[in-house]
Amino acid sequence: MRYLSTRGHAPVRSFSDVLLAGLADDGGLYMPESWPQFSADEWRAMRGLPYPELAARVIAPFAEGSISYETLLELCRDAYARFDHAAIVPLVQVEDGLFVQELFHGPTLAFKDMAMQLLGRLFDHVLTERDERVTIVGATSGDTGSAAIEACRGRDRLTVVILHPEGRTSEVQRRQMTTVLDANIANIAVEGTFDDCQDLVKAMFADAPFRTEMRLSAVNSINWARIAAQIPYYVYSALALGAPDREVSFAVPTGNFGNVLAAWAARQMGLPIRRLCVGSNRNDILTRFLNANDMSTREVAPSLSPSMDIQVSSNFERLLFELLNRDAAACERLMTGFRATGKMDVPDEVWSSARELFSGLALDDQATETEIQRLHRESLYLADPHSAIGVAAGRKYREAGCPTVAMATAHPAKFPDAMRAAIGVIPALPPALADLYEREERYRVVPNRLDVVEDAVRIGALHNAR
Ligand SMILES: Cc1ncc(COP(=O)(O)O)c(C=O)c1O
Ligand SMILES: N[C@@H](CCOP(=O)(O)O)C(=O)O
Repeated sequence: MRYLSTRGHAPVRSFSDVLLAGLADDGGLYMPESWPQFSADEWRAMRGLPYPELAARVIAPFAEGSISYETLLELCRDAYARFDHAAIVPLVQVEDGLFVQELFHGPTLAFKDMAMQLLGRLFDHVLTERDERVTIVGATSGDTGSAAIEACRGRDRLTVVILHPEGRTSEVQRRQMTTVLDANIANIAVEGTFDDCQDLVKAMFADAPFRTEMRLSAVNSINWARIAAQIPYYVYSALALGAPDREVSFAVPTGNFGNVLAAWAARQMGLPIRRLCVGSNRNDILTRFLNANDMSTREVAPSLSPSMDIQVSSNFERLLFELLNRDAAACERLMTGFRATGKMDVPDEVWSSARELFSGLALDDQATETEIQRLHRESLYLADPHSAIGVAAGRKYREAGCPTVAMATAHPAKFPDAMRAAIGVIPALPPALADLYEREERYRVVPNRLDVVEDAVRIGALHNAR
């Protein structure tokens, strides 16, 4: 499979090249040249497969020409061996027609492990083949960072530098990152928001001499491999609930638009998905877009679901590109205008086609708490604030006869304060993290300035080289 940029100026590249490049040279995001298709019989043949095998089958066409199916299968088996649930991505029914798919059984207790455990291994595989090293820079609002660190720690071909917004993650999330003291890991707390961190990452990529000097790579969902590795769990639950012989809808708590974009990609591949329901917190740009074609940024406000405190959802560009019939020039115009003004004038026909598939619901903190209480009371289900937002979106938009699956994206133990406030219960951290609060932390706080952050990345890489 070959990949092209949503902005149209970068060279077409292979899967392995895209994995290592992360962001395209022209600032765009890579997209597959075409969508792999599975027939109804091929979907049916995947029903009941162990998750690693299903994942390898679904991802294989995206990696074609770069990584063989056999290698992919081996990497998937290894990646998901560390999950603490035999089903890897279990489905739990919470109401008639409404299910939760738990994506938090990996080592860092969030859905990011689903892709990141595989990505760490893919990086190692490709870099060993090429005898190369890279410096990964990532931005996190709380979960991507620890998942990337956990997947890449101790791998000597990788240096990982993660930027998080100072004081805007939960303490558990911060400690999961900053207590990892391996030489190839560095943590930077930026005085700003997640959007500032994401902008800094993109600015480092746009600084061509720095990008080349450091051999930069990305693990955020700007990297296509992240999206590809998030598609299989949609396939898994859809098949379990009757696809391809029955339609299924998904509800996804959304920030950077990567997770729901993976569901959309599954639909592009022929999986019968009826509706995609997007849940937001008070940082509700996506819901405002879907409801009123209002794609304008506002100040980021802290919420009970800090991982979704995001205004600029980077993967929206991929959907836009597709809905513009892959007109890269139009996509670039809209994205550049958005960057300059904080507002995107999405053409009405693009908005209408987005609404044919996507629905949005925003919950403020009070409504999120109410949803956590309701799930606890009526379904004996403990949902973290992010997952609760997804379930609420699923309930609002579900249709009779079409099962709806809400993505549970984080373990409630990651957000003890929110859980205690909502239901008076602090879920226990798993044994591997039981001493998290006693571990030594290491990170530096820096202002939101590109030159300072670039220096900190250089220092992180130097530290690893020693
Ligand atoms: C727990 C949790 N839920 C939901 C989201 C939103 O996912 P996405 O950014 O892929 O839309 C995130 C962060 O991305 C997260 O960490
Ligand atoms: N919520 C995310 C934000 C980054 O998202 P990504 O999917 O683009 O890596 C986080 O937890 O860091």
